[in-house]
Amino acid sequence: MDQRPLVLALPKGRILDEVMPVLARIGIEPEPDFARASSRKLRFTTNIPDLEIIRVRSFDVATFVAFGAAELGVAGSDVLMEFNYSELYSPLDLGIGRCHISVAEPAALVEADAPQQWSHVRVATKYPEITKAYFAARGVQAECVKLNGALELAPTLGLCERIVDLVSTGATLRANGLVEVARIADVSSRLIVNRTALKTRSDALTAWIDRFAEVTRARAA
Ligand SMILES: Nc1ncnc2c1ncn2[C@@H]1O[C@H](COP(=O)(O)OP(=O)(O)OP(=O)(O)O)[C@@H](O)[C@H]1O
Ligand SMILES: O=P(O)(O)OC[C@H]1O[C@H](OP(=O)(O)OP(=O)(O)O)[C@H](O)[C@@H]1O
Repeated sequence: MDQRPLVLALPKGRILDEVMPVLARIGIEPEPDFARASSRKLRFTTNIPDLEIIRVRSFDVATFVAFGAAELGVAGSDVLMEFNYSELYSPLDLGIGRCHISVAEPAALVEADAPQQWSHVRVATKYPEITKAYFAARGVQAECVKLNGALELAPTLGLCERIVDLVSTGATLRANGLVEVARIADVSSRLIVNRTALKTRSDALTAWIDRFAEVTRARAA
């Protein structure tokens, strides 16, 4: 039976810049349109006949792979934690997109704050599931206001007192008068594979996992 080429889902944005050198070392070359900013294509052939690439939003990579629309993908562990899809196997930490997910609040609030007395907090975040689970484990009910970016504005404008967001250098927090008060988890990008595809197209997918692992080991050495 003819099978369609394997589909590798890649996130647009900052991870893409870090993942392209990994693909080059593995020997995957997307068609020229992939690098053309003017191109409106979303699905690309590669130099490998059995491999195509799709470019989607970072949160959607996990969804495309979990539902089998793509067999392989690269996604931040923040996204994987938020969705917690049972259909995803994540065999490899690629060591890119490193940051952490943290609770932050205005510097002025920190001195007066007494976390042990909280019973309810309102938090602006892109990660409502991670946030609710983190606070629930501490006996606190978190009311989450979902934002998709520029979260650091929310406390200064009175939307909420705290945010849960990604932090890397800390420059965005500092520039907006916020400080990190708790680190929820370290984050990095993972190779993800659809579990059903791993059974039905085992040889091809295992070979790709091995190639990604080889290149990741070589980069770390
Ligand atoms: N400051 C950072 N340092 C390192 N990695 C980061 C940082 N911010 C985000 N990431 C990683 O990159 C992924 C995508 O982040 P990015 O900011 O490009 O997404 P986005 O702008 O929210 O994407 P989209 O526009 O697709 O919603 C995150 O899920 C995370 O794993
Ligand atoms: O600690 P830093 O090095 O300052 O990085 C943290 C920032 O990076 C991410 O945002 P991004 O730049 O992706 O923009 P976004 O607000 O569109 O998500 C994250 O949401 C923080 O705002």
